[in-house]
Formats: sequence, structure tokens, C-alpha cells
Amino acid sequence: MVTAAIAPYDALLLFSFGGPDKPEDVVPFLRNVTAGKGIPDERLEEVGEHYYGFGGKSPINEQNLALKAALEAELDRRGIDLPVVWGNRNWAPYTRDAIAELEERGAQRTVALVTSAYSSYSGCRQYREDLAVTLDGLGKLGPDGSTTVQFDKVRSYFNHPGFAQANADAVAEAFEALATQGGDARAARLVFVTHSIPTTMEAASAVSRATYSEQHLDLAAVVAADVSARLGFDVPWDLAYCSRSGPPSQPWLEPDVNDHLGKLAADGLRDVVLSPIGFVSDHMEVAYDLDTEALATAADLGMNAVRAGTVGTRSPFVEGLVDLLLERAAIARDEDVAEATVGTLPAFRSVCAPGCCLRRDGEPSGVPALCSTDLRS
Ligand SMILES: CC1=C(CCC(=O)O)c2cc3nc(cc4[nH]c(cc5[nH]c(cc1n2)c(C)c5CCC(=O)O)c(CCC(=O)O)c4C)C(CCC(=O)O)=C3C
Ligand SMILES: [Fe+2]
Repeated sequence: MVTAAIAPYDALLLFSFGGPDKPEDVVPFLRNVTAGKGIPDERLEEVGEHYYGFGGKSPINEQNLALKAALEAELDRRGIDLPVVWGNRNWAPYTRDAIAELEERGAQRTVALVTSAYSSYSGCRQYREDLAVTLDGLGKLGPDGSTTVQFDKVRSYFNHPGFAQANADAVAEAFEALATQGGDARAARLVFVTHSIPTTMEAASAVSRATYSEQHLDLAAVVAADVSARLGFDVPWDLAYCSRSGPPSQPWLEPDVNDHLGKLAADGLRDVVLSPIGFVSDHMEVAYDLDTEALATAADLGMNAVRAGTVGTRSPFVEGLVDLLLERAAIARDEDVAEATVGTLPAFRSVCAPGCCLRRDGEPSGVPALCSTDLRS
């Protein structure tokens, strides 16, 4: 029996990036991530060391299991009967394992929730391609895009109120922590941080309604305003980037968070809160690029720095995700539904537009992608 509010869906796919569980997994995982992407060997060795430094295990898998449990609890609390199946693009349980589990459970129409809040190739199309290519490899993708197990996707949710509130809660807590450890909250700069992407990928993300960086800037303004209201003074803020890779000749979004801290210190700033709004949980990019590298940079510069939490399993976030599932189900039933947002941008599309989030602007991908009006663009 499908719960009416979630009909026509009979399963939820929690769809993530994946990460290694033990040292022997690190190299095969990196091979999966970088197949055909032109990441220089030196960068791969460097990233491998980040993982070995943490015992060869990424925190991401446990965090996805925690999010899965939190979603199950919230669905249960609302009386919604919807099995949650977890799958990853780059590590076990793989997308193909999730599809097999969905089939075993007799799922016919699945709603997919990706653990990436923003729209870009990395956070949108790459997941949709992975579904199409995996189904195709199993002989389950028709030439018209029809599939044996049908998939819909929840819209990019960076501007959903639950995501904004959970981030604002975490930033407000970080300001308190800064004051507790002797920092000057009133003088502090709030630096939002996200994953850098190539500028070509940034340009191609515009098709989704606004570019990747514009999405972050819009949410950052909302979070900063919320935190300012709670603290009772205006919090100045910036957006910086981490985790760039690719050849040095290829431009990626800047400034890098470490360079940015250097500039702030040179301007005489002593206090900073880093808010990783680009990431939904404390996975390796946060554990290494922020907690290890950027906090060391700040210490070298003589700054007081606190890293704010990610949304993780905070209630406003988890409740917001379940609201989004119900919203997506109402859209699938062709009902009029209010798509809640914060900031100045509209709700992003539930069914992606032709050419949405290509890897590079104007360059056909040649790879099929589900959950859009075009199978190939
Ligand atoms: C926008 C974005 C997100 C945020 C959205 C989201 O959360 O999905 C994200 C998340 C993640 N990225 C991750 C890991 C890696 N990303 C890489 C490479 C790349 N990421 C890119 C972008 C993003 N990546 C890009 C443009 C590349 C270049 C190659 C390519 O065009 O694809 C590489 C290769 C080595 C390197 O270049 O660093 C690794 C190992 C992990 C797992 C962490 C863990 O294990 O805990 C997670 C969650
Ligand atoms: Fe990445």
C-alpha cells in the first residue's frame, strides 16, 4: 500500500558520491571518480594521501547511513510508508546495487534525492547520467528514455528553507564558539566555502536557472541575514572555494579559501567563521581541505577561526527533505503545489531542461541522462 501523500512513488533512492571504507579501497575509488577526467597524477597522489591520513576511510558512508536513518525516522513520524535505498556513483553500494535492491522490492517508480544541494554537472547531470548509463548497461533503458524502474529527481534544494535554516543554525553556533574561545564575534568575517569547479562547468550550469556560484551567493545572503538578525549586528561575508583539481592551466572558480584567508589577514582581520555551505555533511573535503588545511592556514596567519557545522542530520534539513519529497510527489500527480524557497531565485526545475548542467557549455555530452525532457543533449 502506497501512502497517498507520497504516491506515485514506492521507493526513495538516497543517491550519493561514495567514498573508500579502508586503505585498499582508496586507489580503486579514485580510479572510479576520475575515469577520463584528466586529473593530473600528482593531484591523485595528493588526494590519496588525504584519505590515508584518515586511515584510508572517508567519513561520507557513515554520514549517508546516518542521513538514511534520519529520513526513515522522519518519514515514519509522518506516517509515510516509503522504503529508502542507498546508492553511490563511485563506491559500494553502487548505483547498480541500488537498482537491484529497488527491483527486489518491486519498486516501479522511485524518487531520487541526491546529496548535493546545488545544480551543476557535478551535483545534477552527473548523477542523472549515472542512472541512465547504469540502466543502459543492464539493458533497461529504451531508446525513448523509458526505463523498467522509473526515476524522478528532487529539485536542487540549496534554496529550500530547511537547508537555509540548518545552515544558519550551524553558523550561529559557530559565532558562539568563536566568542567562547576568545575571538571577537563582532569583528569576524563569515566566509562561506564550497567546492570549486572549472569555470566552463560554471558557465554551463546557467541553464538550470542560475549558475553554481550565483546559487551559493543567493543562499549565502539569506544565511548571513538570518545570522545577523539573531546576533543583533551585521555580519559581513564572502564566498570562497576549496578542493580545486585539474591542470593548473584550466581556470576554476576562485578565490581559494587559503588565499582568501591570507588576504583577510593582510587587511588586518583576526576573526573568521568558515561555513561549508557547499557540502551537506562533514566528508573528506571538509575534514581535510577545511579542518586540516584551512584551519592550519588561519593559525599560521594568527587568526581565530571556527569551522561551522554542515547540515548533516539537523532537523530543519531532514524535515525540509521530506517536505521536498512530498512536493515532488504532488508535482508527479500534476497537482498545484507551492514550491517553498528562500532568497531571490526561483525553485529549480523538477524535470531538467535540455542541455541542463553539461560538463562544458555548448558541448554535447554524448551520454544519456534521466530526469530531464531530453534523454541526450
Ligand atoms: C561540486 C562538487 C561537489 C559538491 C557536491 C556534492 O557533494 O556532490 C563534490 C563532492 C565530492 N567530491 C568528492 C571527492 C572527489 N571529487 C573529485 C573531483 C572533482 N569534484 C568536483 C566537483 C564536486 N565534487 C569536480 C569538478 C572534480 C574534478 C573532476 C570531475 O570533473 O569530476 C575527486 C578527484 C580528485 C580531486 O580532483 O580532488 C575526488 C576524490 C567527494 C567524496 C568525499 C569523501 O570521500 O568524503 C564528494 C562528496
Ligand atoms: Fe569532488
